[in-house]
Amino acid sequence: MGSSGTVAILGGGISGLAAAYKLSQIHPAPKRIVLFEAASRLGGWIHSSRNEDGVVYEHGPRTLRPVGESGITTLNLVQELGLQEQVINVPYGHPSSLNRYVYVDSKLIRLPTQLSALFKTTPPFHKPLLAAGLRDLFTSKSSKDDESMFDFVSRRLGPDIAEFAIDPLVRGVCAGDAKEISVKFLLKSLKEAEQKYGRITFGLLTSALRKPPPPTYHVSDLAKKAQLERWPVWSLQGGLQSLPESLVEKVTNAGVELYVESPCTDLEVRKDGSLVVRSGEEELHCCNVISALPSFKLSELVEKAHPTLAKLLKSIDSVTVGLVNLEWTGQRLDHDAFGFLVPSSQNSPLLGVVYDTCSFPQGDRTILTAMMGGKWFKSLFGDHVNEEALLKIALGQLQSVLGISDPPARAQVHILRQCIPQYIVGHCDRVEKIRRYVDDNRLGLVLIGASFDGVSVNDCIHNATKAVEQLATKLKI
Ligand SMILES: Cc1cc2nc3c(=O)[nH]c(=O)nc-3n(C[C@H](O)[C@H](O)[C@H](O)COP(=O)(O)OP(=O)(O)OC[C@H]3O[C@@H](n4cnc5c(N)ncnc54)[C@H](O)[C@@H]3O)c2cc1C
Ligand SMILES: C=CC1=C(C)c2cc3[nH]c(cc4nc(cc5[nH]c(cc1n2)c(C)c5CCC(=O)O)C(CCC(=O)O)=C4C)c(C)c3C=C
Repeated sequence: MGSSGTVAILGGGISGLAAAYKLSQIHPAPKRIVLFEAASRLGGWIHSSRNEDGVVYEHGPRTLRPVGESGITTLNLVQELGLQEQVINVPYGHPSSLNRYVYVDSKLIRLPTQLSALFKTTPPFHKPLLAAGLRDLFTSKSSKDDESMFDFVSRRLGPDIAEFAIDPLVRGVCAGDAKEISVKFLLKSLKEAEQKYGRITFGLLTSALRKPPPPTYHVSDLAKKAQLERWPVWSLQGGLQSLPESLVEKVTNAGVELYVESPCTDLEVRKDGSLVVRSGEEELHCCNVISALPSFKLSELVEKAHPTLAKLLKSIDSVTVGLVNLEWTGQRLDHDAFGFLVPSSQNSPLLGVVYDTCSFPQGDRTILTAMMGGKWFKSLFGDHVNEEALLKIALGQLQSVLGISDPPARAQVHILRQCIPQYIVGHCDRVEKIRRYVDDNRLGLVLIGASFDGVSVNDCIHNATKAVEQLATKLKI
């Protein structure tokens, strides 16, 4: 088979599917677009299950934010796919978007949102929040180019904010340890403000006062509606899995070849710059390869020919999460919120619990998702923990925290192995070195996916779209 005009995509998660969709839309489109997926289903970590009675559980992501260019890119895509009627949003001002709880010293504590917390000591903090602002004003900037989220916030705003706000935030976005995760992961603009103004409060003030410039990119009617109505987060009826399902339908109709249960097992770069993708006995010659694989998986494929690259790719680690969906009949919660998070100082097996039916009710039932382990999975549960044991642990925790003692009507447990990459200190440099190696060695590889430039579904879609736009300008079709 000739390589000219054939593009291979490795990985059928949301990144790979978004790339396949975008590639099938460009003119002229490549002659062949072939996607290889190792698992028996497409969608990667986006995974919703629909019970026979229509009740939906999410085993991966459940809500997306509509903000920023990447939030708009996803809503634009949703409209292009004709899914706008299926969009469900949490309304502005809804308790699930306002109430943030943390579980500290065996108590659920609502994080303060009122101005009075500036002047009055409000639990879980040990000082009025104004102290944090003053500390920032009197702290000079660090010369370090990167540091951990915990160190940065502790230094600038005090250890209380780092322990009770930042540490649980990191557990709720990457199931990781704030003492290891790079400040550039979630607080890039604050780190930049420190470098530019010396104080993060000056940076915050400047950006609050500055009118944002009008967008230079397309904003669909759906995205405009989300902005106008100030949706905090949104999802899809039938679960977020409807998004990859719709992409699969569209790309199949556009002639993209999708192969499931077809792991890429070898990737060879020939001297003439063409590439050979192997999946078992099959081989495909192509002009370009888009990898939407987790970094550690791509590392295995390039190990033999490019050990230096393999080592760099492998250094972007991922962690395992035990995820337990639980359902009870009736309303079992005495407070409304998105859920709660548990700071690592509490040494709990729980990272946090999402109150799914508080954001999106599903009749007269309570559905919760307990998430456990993450960075601490192995030290908490060992190598051989099974689903039954995780269910028992989750139920015990929910009894202590929420007082729910009767058994759930239904439950599902999933062990999500190496599901979320960890952007530890130095991540940006590592990604730059990886990309430089690929360019310098003319590997013809495009790297997308959650391992590199953002873990949210929005980031994955946005980065896949941008990468294909760039590739289109130099495609050897
Ligand atoms: C529990 C959990 C909750 C989350 N919550 C949110 C949230 O609320 N909001 C949000 O925005 N994001 C959330 N995320 C993050 C987001 O879901 C992921 O970052 C995103 O889905 C990753 O997509 P991806 O396509 O880059 O990677 P993946 O989904 O990992 O896809 C990679 C694909 O490659 C396949 N593959 C692996 N090896 C091979 C091979 N050799 N050959 C071919 N295929 C291969 C895999 O089977 C997989 O399908 C959450 C993630 C998890 C795990
Ligand atoms: C309240 C409890 C939460 C738990 C437990 C939780 C677990 C969890 N989340 C991710 C990955 C992501 N979550 C994201 C958004 C997000 N998560 C929560 C809360 C919990 N997450 C909220 C309230 C939100 C939404 C909105 C917000 O205010 O940010 C995201 C997207 C972030 C973005 O930039 O949009 C990711 C990614 C994992 C892996 C996980 C497992 C323990």
